Amino acid sequence: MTKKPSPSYSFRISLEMPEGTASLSRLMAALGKAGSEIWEMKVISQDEGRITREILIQAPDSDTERKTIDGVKNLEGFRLLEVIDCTFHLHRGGKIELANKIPLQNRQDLAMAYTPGVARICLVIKEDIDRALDLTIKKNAVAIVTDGTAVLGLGDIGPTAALPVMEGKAMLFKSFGGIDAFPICLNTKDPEEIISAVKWLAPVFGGINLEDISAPRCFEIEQRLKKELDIPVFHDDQHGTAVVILAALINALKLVNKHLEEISVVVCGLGAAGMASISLLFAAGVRRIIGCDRNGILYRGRQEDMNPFKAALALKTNPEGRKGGLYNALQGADVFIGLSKPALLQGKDIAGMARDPIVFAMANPIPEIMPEEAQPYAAVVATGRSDYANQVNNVLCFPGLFRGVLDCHARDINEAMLLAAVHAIASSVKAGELKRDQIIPSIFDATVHSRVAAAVREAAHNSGVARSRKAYVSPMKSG
Ligand SMILES: NC(=O)C1=CN([C@@H]2O[C@H](COP(=O)(O)OP(=O)(O)OC[C@H]3O[C@@H](n4cnc5c(N)ncnc54)[C@H](O)[C@@H]3O)[C@@H](O)[C@H]2O)C=CC1
Ligand SMILES: CC(=O)C(=O)O
Ligand SMILES: [Mg+2]
Repeated sequence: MTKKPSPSYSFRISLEMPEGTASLSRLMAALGKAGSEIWEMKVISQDEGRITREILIQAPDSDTERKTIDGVKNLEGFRLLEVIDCTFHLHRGGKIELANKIPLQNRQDLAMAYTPGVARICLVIKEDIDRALDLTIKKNAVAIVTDGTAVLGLGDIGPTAALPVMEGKAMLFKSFGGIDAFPICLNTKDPEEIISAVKWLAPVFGGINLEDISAPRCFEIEQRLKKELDIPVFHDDQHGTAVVILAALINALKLVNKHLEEISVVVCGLGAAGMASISLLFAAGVRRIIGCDRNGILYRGRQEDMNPFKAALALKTNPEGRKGGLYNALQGADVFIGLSKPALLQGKDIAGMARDPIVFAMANPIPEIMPEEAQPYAAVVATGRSDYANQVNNVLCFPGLFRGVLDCHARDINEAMLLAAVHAIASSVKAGELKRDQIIPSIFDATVHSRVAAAVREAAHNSGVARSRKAYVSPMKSG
């Protein structure tokens, strides 16, 4: 199957070549043969039968990118001047920076923003610590905390290699929630040390977003921090993912005319995302779920690769007591939810699912099955990626959710708030707009994040975890 070129493998080349359509055709043929696509082309200069062009190209993977560059280098009469990988270029020096909100132009400014004026603010906060929520960045700051042990589907790549992902999350917090989020990559895997580090950092932040910390350590870390801190703690890979999956599933089921209570669901991956998603699916009314991990189907009494969380889950899932691999689990299932590893499935593996199957292959960056391979067998297909329709990704949840939480100074994030976010996301696609390739709003939908924020705020007030009723003018771009 031909792979689709992706913006994540875009590169810009400058080359000098002979003028005329024959040379252009040779260039096109070389690109096509390698499997790349021209995205944009412009003429930089023209002189004595030679033309310098700048071309933006997209490839489906780095192998094709390399082959394309070699193909162009080998064209007779062509001279490759420069190659820039656009994704690497975009990351040079990092993707975010701190900026001052007020100018420092003279001694008056300095005397207020720094010493001596700042001391007045410090002393007010010393007397009443809650004033920090009004007089410091705490009001709008979230720590994105990772130890680098479960980064996307890349696994344990360490805290420094995790930093680009955390910077990316910080950008999403800012763009879609107006929130100042700081990447904190901790150089330890010890849960006690992670808990201590987050507690030491907590004075600066209005909320903690745990990210890409592997299971089962992440469950204890989150539970302990929720108990021991007075600011909201949220593990995005667990609950953000669960929220978006449930919202997408509610809408997908409308298309195939099935109901949560009657479907059977296979969740592949019993880590942070898989466990929390199963828990929210049960809370929403799903009755039949089979969990799978790298040891196959989870069943009562299984011995391999168990932990207390899986043991508890085995009592609630797989009522028929099925055994075997993912393929066995999928026979007759209505829904597949992949939260595991790339490329585990082929089209034929999902052919035995029930009528109009729904396939959410959400491993990042490469899903369990690519959409083009799943589509012939499934009624609805979604992935976590930005370069396909139906992006089921926790970015639809966490910016709006934290916006709502910070606005009302919530001290916790509870299930009522998660379900409020689910319904805000699901209802952002109107019934008449629901389509096979539009079950979930785009993350660029101008209203979805503010709808999530409003719903979460409301649920926080109703469930008694909001500390402030004050109207708040949100700095959200989209709202
Ligand atoms: N689209 C989205 O919004 C999100 C996607 N994800 C993706 O879900 C995946 C899992 O993330 P986490 O739960 O945070 O990681 P995790 O490390 O906590 O869990 C990974 C799970 O995958 C299972 N697994 C590994 N190899 C497997 C195999 N060959 N067959 C079946 N299961 C296998 C492991 O047993 C484990 O249960 C990652 O690819 C991640 O990118 C996670 C969060 C959000
Ligand atoms: C989207 C996300 O948080 C992940 O893949 O880990
Ligand atoms: Mg993540």
